[in-house]
Amino acid sequence: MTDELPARRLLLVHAHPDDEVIGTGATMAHYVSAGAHVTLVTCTLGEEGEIHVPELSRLAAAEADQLGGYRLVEWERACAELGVTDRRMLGGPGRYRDSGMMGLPTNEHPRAFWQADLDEAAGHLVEIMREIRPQVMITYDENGFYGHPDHIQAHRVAMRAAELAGEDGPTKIYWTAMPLSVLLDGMEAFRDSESNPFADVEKVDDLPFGTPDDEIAARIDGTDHYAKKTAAMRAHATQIPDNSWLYGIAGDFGGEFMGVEYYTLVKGTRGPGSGPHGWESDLFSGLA
Ligand SMILES: CC(=O)N[C@H]1[C@@H](O[C@@H]2[C@H](O)[C@H](O)[C@@H](O)[C@H](O)[C@H]2O)O[C@H](CO)[C@@H](O)[C@@H]1O
Ligand SMILES: [Zn+2]
Repeated sequence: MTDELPARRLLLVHAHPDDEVIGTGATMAHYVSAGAHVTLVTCTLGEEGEIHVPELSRLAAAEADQLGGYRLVEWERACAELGVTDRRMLGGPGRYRDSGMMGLPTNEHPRAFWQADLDEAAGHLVEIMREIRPQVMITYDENGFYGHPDHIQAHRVAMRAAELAGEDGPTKIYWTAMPLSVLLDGMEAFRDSESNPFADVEKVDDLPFGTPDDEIAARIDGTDHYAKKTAAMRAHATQIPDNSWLYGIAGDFGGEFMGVEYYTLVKGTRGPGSGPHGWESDLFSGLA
């Protein structure tokens, strides 16, 4: 199949519907616009999520338990806003269930992604790698960026699949990251804001994420696409309420905070970069 695909192929592995936009939406839109083939694999339907749309509250897991199906539609709409047409649920929609936050009884659900057999789950992803043969893969770090069990499991499954796929696996692997300098700027910028996401944060080290700037490998500038990113966020209305700080960031700071996304490189050779830390501006740089 790869003979019919564009030369550049990017695979992203995320845990829930909405993660793809929040962490990598600008990157996805950027590469779709640049003619690359972007494949999104999401591992669960997000059945255990909150519901910020009051009239949909009865879809919740504890009531009609229909949120997963609804978030599948939100996910499709968000991908359409980003221009992403190759989107897959790991093992097919409904194979793995949202495990809920760490330590909750939902972690023990028989279909909880947190309970998944690693090689079985990775096997589903290997099939996609053999079909697409992506040069680049994006997923989370070993803490799942912020410690959610499904994010940690998505990391484990993605890295295991890349190992099992051998030559069909990605040549470069990136993990989503947020530079400490950007977090510090955000804490300062939001200090007097009404919807301050850092209100309860005394110092940046109190956050479950943040990477020293000199450990960041790539800064992807998708500011030309941040309107698509905010439109895709609006598609995830059950998860991202209209008064979310994410919109505040977009409103007050335009594309800089929402349109720029950062990554560490954990497999492959860093290509040419710029700035004090030699950050790449293209995830495919350095590839033959
Ligand atoms: C961005 C992300 O991974 N969201 C997950 C997360 O959502 C959190 C959860 O609902 C928590 O109860 C809230 O306090 C928190 O604000 C939310 O970000 O976990 C959900 C359940 O596993 C998941 O569905 C959602 O996609
Ligand atoms: Zn998530």
